[in-house]
Formats: sequence, structure tokens, C-alpha cells
Amino acid sequence: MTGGIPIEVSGLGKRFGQVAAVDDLSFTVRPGVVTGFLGPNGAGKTTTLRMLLGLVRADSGTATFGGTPYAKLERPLETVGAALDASFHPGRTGRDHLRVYATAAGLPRQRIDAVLEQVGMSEYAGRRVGGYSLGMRQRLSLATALLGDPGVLVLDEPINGLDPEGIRWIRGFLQQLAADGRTVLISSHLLSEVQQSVDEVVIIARGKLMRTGTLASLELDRAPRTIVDSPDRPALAAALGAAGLAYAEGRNGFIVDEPEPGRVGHAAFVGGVELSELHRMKSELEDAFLALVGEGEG
Ligand SMILES: Nc1ncnc2c1ncn2[C@@H]1O[C@H](COP(=O)(O)OP(=O)(O)OP(=O)(O)O)[C@@H](O)[C@H]1O
Repeated sequence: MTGGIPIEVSGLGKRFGQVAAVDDLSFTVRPGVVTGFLGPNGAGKTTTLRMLLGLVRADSGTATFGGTPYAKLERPLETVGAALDASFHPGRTGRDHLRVYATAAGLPRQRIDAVLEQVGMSEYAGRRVGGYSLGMRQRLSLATALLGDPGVLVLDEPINGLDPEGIRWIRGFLQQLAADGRTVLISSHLLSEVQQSVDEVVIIARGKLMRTGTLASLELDRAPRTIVDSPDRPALAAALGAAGLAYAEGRNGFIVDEPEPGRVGHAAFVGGVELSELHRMKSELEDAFLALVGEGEG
């Protein structure tokens, strides 16, 4: 394996007619962690990955692997492994598919068996790809990306279409690749899909960067609030109003715009209201994500 080198995107832009698919996008993906490249459908994820891999020409900016654009890499397959809109010849076996790639890249034959083993596909390697399930195709594209034992992996929606067992498997697999020191970038339009697989996120909407950072930092985005409830909700509403606390009535009580449950408890005490519930609301990661990408829609 070549060392995990960072992916560096700087001022990247691409228009398709009137549509700014990618707009002045800059971010860095570092080795040793799994990074989720997230955004709603049409946000520009695939276009960005295609520019990164030299499949689409950027209108502006640069996308490099440790400073070198993909097209200038000396040994591309041994540096970057990619799985993007995988298309397979349905009549070919999984092993034949890998053989074509290995031969084209001048990679030793042993790599074929090694990657089949790695993705748990040895048993199915002799079957035609046309009969593969979506999960098996996902594993075969992953095997293809791994052929050159690259230090960088760029995978477009690798979790999409996997069953729960497959999702559990790929989580562990990606984490191991990162733990080995590789740079791992995976795209998804659902934060919940990759939440347990990624350490860091790059979030885009409408071609623009919304946020980069750790998952934990994203969670902090939502101001904590307090959940409170009472057997006498009208009295509680009055007490909150009297204390000048803004709230919304939810199914499980009132959601108060106040991070300190103590302040809410005090307001209830002053109003002589009995409480049946009082706790700090944990921010939902998906809420934070939707709030972020929603802002991008404006
Ligand atoms: N070849 C193309 N010609 C014209 N418009 C395009 C082309 N490729 C992408 N677009 C447009 O650019 C925008 C970004 O598309 P892109 O496929 O990169 O988004 P995405 O985030 O990958 O979405 P998805 O998750 O749905 O694949 C969209 O508005 C799309 O319609």
C-alpha cells in the first residue's frame, strides 16, 4: 500500500448550462479516518468525485491527491481505488471482471484472489455478474477498487442497497481500511446511513460547502433544549409564558428553547405547576444535518 495521502479540493467549480453543480468547493480529506461526503440528491457529490478522478473536467479550481491530480499520478490504481457508478459486463464472472482490470493495470494475478477474499466474494467469483445481487455487486466494485492496494479509497454510495448484514460488514471493513492508515471517502445522501461508519463529514448542498468537521462537532450545532411536561399542560404553558420562555408543544411534552432544565423547573415552581417530566433534549444528528442542508436550499 502507498501511504494514505490527503485528498485536497480547492475552489472547485463545474457548471452544466444554467446549473452550478459544484460551486467554489474546498475541503481536505485526511488519512486514517473514514470521511462521509454528504448532501441531498443533486447536491453535486457525484460531479465532485468525477472531477476528483479526472472523469469530468473542472471549470475552475483543483482536486488532488497529496498535490497531484489523478491524471498525473504515476501509478493511479495503486494510489487511488475508486468505485463510481460501477458498470459490469453481465456475462462476465466476478473473477473475469477483476482479471480485466488487473491485466490493464499490470497488477499481479494474486491480487485477484486477495481482494475476492478481502470482500468475502471468493465463493461467488466463478458466477456471472448478471446474476449477482446488489450487495454482491457492491462488494465486487469494492474489490475492484482494492486491486492495486491503494492508500486512498473513493467510494460513491457504497452502502446503498446493502442488507443489514452487509451494512454491518462494510462498516467494520471501512473502519479497518482507515485504521491501516488509508484515506477513505464515501458519499451518501443520508447521514443516518453512514452515521455509524464515518468519523468526519464534508457536507454540501447545491454545490456549495455547508460544513466540514467531526460528527461530534455537527451534533453541537443544535442548541440543546429542554423537554418538560405536566399533568396540567395549560398551567405549564402559562408558567412558561410568564417566565418568558419560548416553547413548542410536542407529543411527549413541551420543547423549550432553554438549555438549562433548572431554569424551566424554576419557572414551573414559581407558577405552582406539578411536573411529570424535565430533562435536557439530546440533539438529533439527522436534525442537525437537515437543518444544514436545508439552509443550502435558500
Ligand atoms: N452530465 C450532466 N449534464 C447536466 N447536468 C448534470 C450532469 N451531471 C450532473 N448534472 C446536474 O448537476 C447537479 C449535481 O448532480 P450530481 O449528480 O453531482 O449530484 P449528487 O449529489 O451526486 O446527487 P445524487 O445523490 O442524486 O447522485 C444536479 O443538478 C444534476 O442534475
